[in-house]
Amino acid sequence: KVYDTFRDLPSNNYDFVIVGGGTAGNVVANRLTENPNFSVLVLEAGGTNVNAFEIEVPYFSSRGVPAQYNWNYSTIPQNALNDRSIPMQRGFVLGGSSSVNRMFYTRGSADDYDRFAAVTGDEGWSWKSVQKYIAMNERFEPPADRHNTSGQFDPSVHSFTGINAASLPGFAQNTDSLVFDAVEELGGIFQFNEDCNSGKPLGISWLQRTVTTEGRRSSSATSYLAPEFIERKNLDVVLNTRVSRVLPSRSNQSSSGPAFRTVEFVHDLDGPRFTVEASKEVILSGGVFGSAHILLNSGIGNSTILSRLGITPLVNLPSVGQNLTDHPIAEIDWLVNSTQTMDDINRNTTVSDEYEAEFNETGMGPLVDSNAGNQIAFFRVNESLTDRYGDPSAGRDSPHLEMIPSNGWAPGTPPATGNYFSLGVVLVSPTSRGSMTINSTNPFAPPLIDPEFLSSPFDIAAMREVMRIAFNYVSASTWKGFILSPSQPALANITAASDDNALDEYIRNSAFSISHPVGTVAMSAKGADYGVVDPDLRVKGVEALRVVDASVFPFVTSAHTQVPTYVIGERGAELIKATWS
Ligand SMILES: Cc1cc2nc3c(=O)[nH]c(=O)nc-3n(C[C@H](O)[C@H](O)[C@H](O)COP(=O)(O)OP(=O)(O)OC[C@H]3O[C@@H](n4cnc5c(N)ncnc54)[C@H](O)[C@@H]3O)c2cc1C
Repeated sequence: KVYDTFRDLPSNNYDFVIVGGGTAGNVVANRLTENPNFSVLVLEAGGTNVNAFEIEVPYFSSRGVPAQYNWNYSTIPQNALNDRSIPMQRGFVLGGSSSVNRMFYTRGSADDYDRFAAVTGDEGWSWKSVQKYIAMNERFEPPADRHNTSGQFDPSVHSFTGINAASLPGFAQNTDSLVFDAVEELGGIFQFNEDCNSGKPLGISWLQRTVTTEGRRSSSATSYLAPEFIERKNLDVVLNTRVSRVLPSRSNQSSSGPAFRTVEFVHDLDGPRFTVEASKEVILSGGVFGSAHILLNSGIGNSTILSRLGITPLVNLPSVGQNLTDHPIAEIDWLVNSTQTMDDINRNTTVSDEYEAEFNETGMGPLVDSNAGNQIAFFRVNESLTDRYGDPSAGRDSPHLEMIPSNGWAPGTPPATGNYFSLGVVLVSPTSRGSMTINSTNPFAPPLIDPEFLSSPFDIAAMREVMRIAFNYVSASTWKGFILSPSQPALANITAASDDNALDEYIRNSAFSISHPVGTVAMSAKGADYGVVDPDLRVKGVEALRVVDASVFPFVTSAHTQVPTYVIGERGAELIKATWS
């Protein structure tokens, strides 16, 4: 059951305590409680204080980012992107980021997982091995508008029996045919790919999203904690519960290091601290910032830095908080000769109210998808770039770059007038690495997060290249008469032929986080002198403590990160079950 306060819990005895009822945490909670002999408590910092409409509608709704999602931790970027403030968003609500994300369903490349296996020395993370977890997660459903999807995806690479719904676009955009016509006209790197989730994502595909056939968001809260699961007698979830630290237990010391079975938490940041002890294990699923933060508060991290701060170091793991990796995105918008764009949803309440009514009544209409884009494209950089800087991708079939077409201004609120077409351009194989740390003994003080975007020569060169790809793409004659002119003065003089300085200026002034941060509690091989968790997701040098969420990625996948996080959740749960069965 879900409880609002810890005081209402029927028991204080649990085998497993999971910190964070987010994307991965809820997977672990679900899978562990399949065994009726295991009891599980989930401590979630957020609530469910979003009304049904807002949790189900697109992130880019007329309401912008709903305030009650309570984005946590604004960052303090240092020197990145011309000092522009870059909020690192994440869900702070049951379901975590899966409750607020843009619902893109992308697995990444086969090479991404094979690299996970290679760096951890664990074949269980390879593409071949994770197919099982992808299938356990995914339930592919017909799109909300029930259109004929033949040729729009490859059924042979999908599962129709998993827990989390995925589907093709449920509302046709009038740019759909133009997007593919331009691909056909241009050829070369612009190739149709029937399914970007086959392990080979290069080319342009129909976008899949974590949305049900009724046009509703499928988050880890709506799927893995669906009524038939949350009613299990051995599963309790308590909301509004912020975990501050894990504490070493006095008992159960073993040769593998101190055991951290006790979890300290509060209901009220200024109120008393409580503790609960897991009889078997504690699982941190607080996300890329939450989990690393709790480890540092607990004295697990760089001992020198923690001592300097006044925190007693208990386990020296200097990699905690390092290796932060994220995808930078820049948006390019053009004015178009059309009134059939999605811009009015974001600026005209009469229109958005109409769509909302349609959505509530029929589960159809423009609000079934998370944004105005129905396609997704992945590219490699030109070989001259990899010759010069080395190849940071996971392999020859892995992209460095992504382009997201949109029938409307993206992201957020468009100018008061005009209709737009947008291309989001993304670097998905970055070489820059950021970090997060703490500078306070107060466990609730925000951490310091430095994404270090575009801090390597490869990254800025690759962003220039994807900008040029975007300008080449809209130069196809298909777009003549539709695309009129760039929307902003900053883009007025930019073309594919622009020099590096002009492109750099635009990129550095406009790029921001696409919200795919990973890697602060990275996996590494057993015995490696870097990394935070072993390939079985146990914190190195510690007993009874694992981390299961996006923080354990050793590299960011060359795709949006929720599906890989679900894979981490499914395999993490299986590893825990195997230990205790
Ligand atoms: C705005 C946005 C858009 C995105 N769009 C996409 C997309 O379209 N497609 C895609 O694939 N990926 C997308 N992502 C990324 C993807 O959603 C995340 O990578 C993934 O959901 C992360 O899962 P997680 O389990 O690591 O963390 P989360 O799902 O964020 O879960 C962490 C949970 O822990 C809780 N928590 C944190 N600290 C504590 C604490 N101290 N005590 C108790 N609980 C705590 C949080 O409240 C949260 O519920 C997006 C992310 C965001 C934020």
